[in-house]
Amino acid sequence: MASAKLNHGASPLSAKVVGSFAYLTVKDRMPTIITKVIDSIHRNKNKFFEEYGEDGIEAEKRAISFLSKLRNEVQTDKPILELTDGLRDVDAWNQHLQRHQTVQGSKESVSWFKSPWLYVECYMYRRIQEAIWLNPPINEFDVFNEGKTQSFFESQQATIALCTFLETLKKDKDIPSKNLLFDNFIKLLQVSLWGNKCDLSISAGQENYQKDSPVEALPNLKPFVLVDDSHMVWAALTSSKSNTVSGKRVDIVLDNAGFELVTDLVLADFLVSFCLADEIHFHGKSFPWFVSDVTAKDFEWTIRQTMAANHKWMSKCGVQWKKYLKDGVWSYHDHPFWTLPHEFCDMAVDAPDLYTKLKGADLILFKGDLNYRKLTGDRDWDFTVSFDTVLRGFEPSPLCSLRTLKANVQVGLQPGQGERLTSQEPNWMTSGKYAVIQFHMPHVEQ
Ligand SMILES: O=P(O)(O)OC[C@H]1O[C@](O)(CO)[C@@H](O)[C@@H]1O
Ligand SMILES: [Mn+2]
Repeated sequence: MASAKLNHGASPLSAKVVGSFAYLTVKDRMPTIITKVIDSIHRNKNKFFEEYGEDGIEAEKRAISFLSKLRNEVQTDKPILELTDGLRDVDAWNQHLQRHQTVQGSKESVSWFKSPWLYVECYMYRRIQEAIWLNPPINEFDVFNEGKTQSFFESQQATIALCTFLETLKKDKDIPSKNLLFDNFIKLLQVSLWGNKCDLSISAGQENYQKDSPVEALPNLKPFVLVDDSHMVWAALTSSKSNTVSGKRVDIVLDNAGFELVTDLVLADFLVSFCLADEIHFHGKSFPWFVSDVTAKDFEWTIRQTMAANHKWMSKCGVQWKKYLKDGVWSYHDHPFWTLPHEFCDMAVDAPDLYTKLKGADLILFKGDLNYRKLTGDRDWDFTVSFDTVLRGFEPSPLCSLRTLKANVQVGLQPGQGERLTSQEPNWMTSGKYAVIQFHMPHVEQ
């Protein structure tokens, strides 16, 4: 990998700033997450014994001791260590560490509280993976699986409501007018946006699920959308400029499993069913990440569960989704870059193959808060700096961020808007109550 610049733009958010959200995350929320991971491994002790006998028990003990050590490193602000587990991304991580050591001047200075929050938080999830991976036979265990499946089951009512909404649209034999199509597109785009409220890492794994009909809730949520570029997203989707030879492709860079994934699948189904897209590429994570993010297993499991649901419209959706995958209309992709700590402006240099792939999309939807942090570099930008500016050249294709705010980075606001919110609601940037739909069109013709 070529060397990327670490010094582009405003300064990165960091736990260095005592009292900041980054500080509270590293100090309290991250150790809590590690403790929950330890609990989850411990709870599964009997299962490991049944599957692997004494070897399973030994592996459980070793993994827990790795994780206790990790928690101690965080709590005592130890230096960030090189990875040693031999997975395919080890070099990228260790090179990234060296870059930070060079910038910060010494090995000791690259530590949990002194380094960029984005880097150390991503690194924690990679170290959790290391603790599991280095301890066969439990090395395939997903420490976050229980929370993800629970969030899916607990959102069943909302999922049924959403699938019923979609199937009702499809049943209507009349070809919808462009206005009606637009209205329904906006509804499902917003449902996918608010689906992002349901992540498990902000609540350190506590229950966080959707109970009501997601479509009916939309009018009440409208005032909380601080930037709404959905007209531009629609224009990008319906412009005749796109690739007519191979059909129109929409890429969805997924965030969380559970209800959020259902909202993304419903949106993708709508796009294909109403000929707004011919192909959907879903991008997920290659190992368990940020508590609730989608892995290939979660993706397949969700579709299987939807198919098996005891509800006509929900199972119909599941069957359709399975068929889309079989026919290649939908496809699932993962790439190690999505689980690196890099800002997206470094993708063209650090993961040129992925950047080239994304160039083939007519529209890319980036779901969620962490993707927004990576799009913007998780930096202390002024609220009024434009989204285009902070992308710093990351423009593989027209792109849109669908994100509820859970970290202190926000750009593209009107003058005074951010300051007003800060004075009214000091935690507006981290509560998940506000959201943005922010679009960027590449400057050069692709
Ligand atoms: O699932 P999302 O929307 O990317 O959110 C991940 C969460 O983790 C955090 O990184 C906090 O630890 C926040 O940025 C965000 O709340
Ligand atoms: Mn997430």
